[in-house]
Amino acid sequence: MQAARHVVCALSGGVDSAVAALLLRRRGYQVTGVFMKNWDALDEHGVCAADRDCEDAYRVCQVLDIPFHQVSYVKEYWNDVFSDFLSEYEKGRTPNPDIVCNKHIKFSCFLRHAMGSLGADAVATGHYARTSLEDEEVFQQKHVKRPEGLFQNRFEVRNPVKLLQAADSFKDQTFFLSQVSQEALRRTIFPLGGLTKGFVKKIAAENGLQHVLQKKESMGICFIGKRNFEHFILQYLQPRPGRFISIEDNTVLGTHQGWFLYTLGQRAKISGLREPWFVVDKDSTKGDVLVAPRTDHPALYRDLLRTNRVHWIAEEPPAILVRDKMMECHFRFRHQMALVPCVLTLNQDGTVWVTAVKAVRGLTLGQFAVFYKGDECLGSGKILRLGPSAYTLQKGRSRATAAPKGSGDNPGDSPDLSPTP
Ligand SMILES: Nc1ncnc2c1ncn2[C@@H]1O[C@H](COP(=O)(O)OP(=O)(O)OP(=O)(O)O)[C@@H](O)[C@H]1O
Repeated sequence: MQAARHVVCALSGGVDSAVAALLLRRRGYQVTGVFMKNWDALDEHGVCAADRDCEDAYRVCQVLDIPFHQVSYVKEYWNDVFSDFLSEYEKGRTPNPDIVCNKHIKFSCFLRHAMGSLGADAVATGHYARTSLEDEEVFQQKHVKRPEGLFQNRFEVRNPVKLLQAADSFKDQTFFLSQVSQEALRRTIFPLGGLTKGFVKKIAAENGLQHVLQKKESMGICFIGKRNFEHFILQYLQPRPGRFISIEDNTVLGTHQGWFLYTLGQRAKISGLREPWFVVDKDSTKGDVLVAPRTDHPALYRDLLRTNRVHWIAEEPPAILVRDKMMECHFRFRHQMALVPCVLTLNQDGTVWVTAVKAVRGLTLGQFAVFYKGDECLGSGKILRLGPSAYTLQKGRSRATAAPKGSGDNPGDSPDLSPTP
């Protein structure tokens, strides 16, 4: 008789991974729970949130009667996730540490530990996502030899595993998994991929997992928690005072502590002003933040962006994109936002231009544009350039019709929002 398959499940101390481990047990697998400690500072109440979560993960293992392990990736998280987070903010971008954490910590450090030290046949997480592999196909991957040599032969990844959206489209977390490697996905089971959150909670309630049910859903960036973002980030980055400037007439409306505190699209909170103003751009040389007076101001809308080299889940761009250099698909740049129809144009260097069929609000440098074709998450690229806003285009058009040929810019013109290198 074949020995039970060994699955190592990442347990966060939350309800989703607890139920994932329970379902794996029900499938007859030998399950081990592992808690990762990635951040060990105290939270806003002076409590180490990671210790509390670890305790909850341990209790899940007790209820399920499975072994429990704890690993620390505090150093790796700092080097690979948090340092990148800070340096992106310093560049005026808005990073997504959850995507970077999945790539470098959960689906790299943890995966290696589980497969190597713990002898797993597969790993599992409580993410709401699916892949195109059945469990048995995942177990067989353990015995597939990796291609040798420095460069992997492009034809060696035959029949790549697909990353598919979860059945519960509201909970779908493929956005956060869009930078995960093919090799990791081939070894991963997502037991919750076909379930709704409501059903997962019901399973937890019926199986003695009340202690994780009562916990609040994890929201936002884990190491910041409910703390004020400005206070948090100013512990790590030097203040860089600058001005808030109206994009409409260049008037100075106030001052701020650092342009890295602001993300395109967010409300600016300018002291002394009652009306809401929204961040539409940042001037990297002067440190100024440009703002517009309405939440639907055309300066907030763009239909063009360029990414860095795209990480394709299949390791290769889709064949149709390679052939035609263009492809229709959908994208989103924030978790849970509606998918936006777009056209991708593939560049020689593996980067893409993304043209949305309609201008979208709040496109931001540093965020990931995540691509979808039907149910399939194709991969993602970090947004490194933005096209001109609808406002800049409107102004350009009216100038072209009004001004005599050859007239230059005047001081009242809006700042240049055209793509920057
Ligand atoms: N500290 C951790 N240790 C081990 N696994 C973790 C940890 N944090 C997250 N995970 C894994 O990643 C999955 C997704 O994490 P996320 O932070 O998005 O939590 P979630 O969707 O609220 O899930 P959960 O309810 O399990 O906390 C979790 O279900 C779990 O498998």
